[in-house]
Amino acid sequence: MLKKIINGNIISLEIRNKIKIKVKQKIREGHRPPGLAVILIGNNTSSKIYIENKTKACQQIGILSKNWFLPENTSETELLNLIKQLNTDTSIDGILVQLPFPKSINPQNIFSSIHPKKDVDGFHPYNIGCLFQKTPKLRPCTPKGIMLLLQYFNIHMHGMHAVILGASNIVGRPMCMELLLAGCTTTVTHRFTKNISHHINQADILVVAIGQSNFVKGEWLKKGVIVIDAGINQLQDGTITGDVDFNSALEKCSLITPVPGGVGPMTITALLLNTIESYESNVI
Ligand SMILES: Nc1nc(=O)c2c([nH]1)NC[C@@H]1CN(c3ccc(C(=O)N[C@@H](CCC(=O)O)C(=O)O)cc3)C=[N+]21
Repeated sequence: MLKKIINGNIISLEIRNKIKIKVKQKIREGHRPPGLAVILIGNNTSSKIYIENKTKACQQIGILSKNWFLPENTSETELLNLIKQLNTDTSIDGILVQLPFPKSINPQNIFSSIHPKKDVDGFHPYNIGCLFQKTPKLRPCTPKGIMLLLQYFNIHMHGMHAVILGASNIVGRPMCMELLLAGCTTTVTHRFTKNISHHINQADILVVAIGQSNFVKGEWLKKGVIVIDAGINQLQDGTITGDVDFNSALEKCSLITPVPGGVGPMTITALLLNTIESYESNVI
């Protein structure tokens, strides 16, 4: 049973160790270290946890990470000015502005202002456009991390029916494109979808990113499905759960990602890979 459960921490570690060796080699050759700028606006507690995880991961592999903690009342202009400065900062290869933003700031304006070559989130319209045209450059981190997991298990995706729950900018829609380009037939469900369990039951690969604790029940699943849980919900007592009812899904699936320890660490690994990709293409 245990071999069904994907360990995102272990797979991440393998990939991060390879990046670490690469960075060491670059430093030995006399290059500067890669640099990642992370900006957080406001006081979101879970954002702080993610940023801590990112900072730790960067330290472990030799990426210099610089964090900016801006107050909740930061204006769009102030944020745009900081990004402008970081766009031309030659020690910075990647810029990540942590979501969610305060209401007064329009995320699209912010993501469009980041230089596409430093857009390690892969949210700039240029990078999204490249992904759509099958000439990907920097790719959104969670979908990229999930593709790394599927590749790790040598999943032959051609002709598989991939069902994606949730159509967000950061997970659902780019995930659909990744799976489509990998040869899957794709279905994306969203808040207006009718008879969602019917769609779920068609899935050979199911990716869930809706932000509702334990929403997907094992009884809805087709036997042998690969279940990828990109949800992360914090319950009242502090427990972290995914969007999939793990125990009932485990009975039906051939592979499943747990929460925590599944998609989360892979998202960070994809961010590190994107930062190295920028580092190698931008400067050195
Ligand atoms: N511009 C932007 N880019 C993002 O990629 C982005 C964002 N904003 N805002 C928030 C979401 C969420 N996200 C996660 C990253 C790591 C874990 C992670 O490390 N999870 C661990 C630990 C979970 C825990 O203990 O809380 C795990 O699942 O095992 C989770 C979630 C990135 N996001």
